Amino acid sequence: MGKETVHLIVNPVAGHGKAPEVVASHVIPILDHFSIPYKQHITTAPRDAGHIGQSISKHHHAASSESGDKITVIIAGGDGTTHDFIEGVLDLTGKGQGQWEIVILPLGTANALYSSLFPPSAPSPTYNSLKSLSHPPPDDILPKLYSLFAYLDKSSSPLSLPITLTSLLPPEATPANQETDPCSSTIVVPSHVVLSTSLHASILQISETLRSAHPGPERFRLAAQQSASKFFDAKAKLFPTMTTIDGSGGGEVEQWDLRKGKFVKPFTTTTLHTEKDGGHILDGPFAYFLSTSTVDRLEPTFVISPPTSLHPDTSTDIHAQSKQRWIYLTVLRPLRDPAVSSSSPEERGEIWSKRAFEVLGQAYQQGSHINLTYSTNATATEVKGEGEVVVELFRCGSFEWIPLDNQQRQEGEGDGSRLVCADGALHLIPSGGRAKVDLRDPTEGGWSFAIWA
Ligand SMILES: Nc1ncnc2c1ncn2[C@@H]1O[C@H](COP(=O)(O)OP(=O)(O)OP(=O)(O)O)[C@@H](O)[C@H]1O
Repeated sequence: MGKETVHLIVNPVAGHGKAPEVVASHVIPILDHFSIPYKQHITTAPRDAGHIGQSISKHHHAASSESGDKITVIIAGGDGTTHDFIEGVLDLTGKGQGQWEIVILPLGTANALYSSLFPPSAPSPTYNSLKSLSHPPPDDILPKLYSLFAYLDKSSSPLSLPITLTSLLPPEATPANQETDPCSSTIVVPSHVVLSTSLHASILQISETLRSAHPGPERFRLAAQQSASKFFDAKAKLFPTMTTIDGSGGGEVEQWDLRKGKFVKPFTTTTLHTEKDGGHILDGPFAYFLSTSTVDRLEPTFVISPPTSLHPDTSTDIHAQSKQRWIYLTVLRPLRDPAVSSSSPEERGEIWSKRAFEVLGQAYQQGSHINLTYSTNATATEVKGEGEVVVELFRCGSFEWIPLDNQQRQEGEGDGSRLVCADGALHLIPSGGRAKVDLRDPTEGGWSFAIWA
């Protein structure tokens, strides 16, 4: 039997535009060395990675009698290119099939998924396939090829990649709105890295409006300065996990207890007594609200969700894992800050803005923001002090985000709590509606995604 053909999907505009050169000079010679047949596809427009994926799938299944065969794609670009690919090949009807194994070449800007799998501080992995090369890649390129060498070695299985599906739901039909809104339909948005609202989504939105004046990364800093004082009026409902990887039942909503160093029953939420679904409710306003199931960081050193890991068997305290799949939520609610709640409404935004920069800045210190508590004198924060936790870190099976500010906004104000960001792409929740966020485990559908790492 011949070797499988791998497909290279190359985004020429990702990051600094280096992907085509790195692939030609370093990746293709390695594939040639191991006599691995390949086809190269260059993206020509946004979302093209998805169209390329659809075409690969069509040809593969037409040529193969075993339509369930896995297909390996090497994606050279950033998280956005992988997002485009997944969105394109995902078939939510349940009829489609596709077992995709992905090799990532991190040639984008942030490369959140890759840097979570291969953190810059971790010791360099060793690979037999690397040792067999007569000309090893140069030192600046080698750290970008670990996923490729993991694929070539095949010494373990690729890691399955859960996909988050966010339904943007219109308002529930009531006798009053039934006639006015008969055509509203639900949009479902997949994401594999991050689904966020509030500050994170707002920064991405505002930074786009600054792109022409500030083409460099400083537009993110400027956007953060404009957004950090904002409060986002919404309510969140967190639900337990329903399924486990081994099918052995569901779990509870849990919250990180920094003093115990483990997840425990939620202690800053209000339990929903009226519903039998075990849900927990979080009242706003919110400043930061970010969910992920796959990454602990959004950039190589910005570790926003330290307990999140794709590896099934990490057994240090913080990673203590059951076989459940979780959505991890990192939440900041400004009115929990005594310095904010004791100030006048006019002063609150400015006071909170400083706190937001202080807390999120700690994420760059190996994710130590999750150890902060409010001090009793209310002006400063402490590390693992006696006061309330600053960052609320939850894990759950699914959640709903219900925007409560539906007013029309002025230009430049952003879209408030109706804005959601899925792997960098922005979407708007219909006015009066909500976002329902679920995790689809790869084993559930006719399709699956796995990452070589
Ligand atoms: N040929 C193309 N021309 C213009 N845009 C493209 C092209 N091919 C892909 N794109 C778009 O480029 C965008 C940026 O790609 P990507 O997100 O992978 O890189 P990045 O933003 O530099 O990295 P990261 O997402 O890791 O920060 C994607 O949204 C994708 O849709």
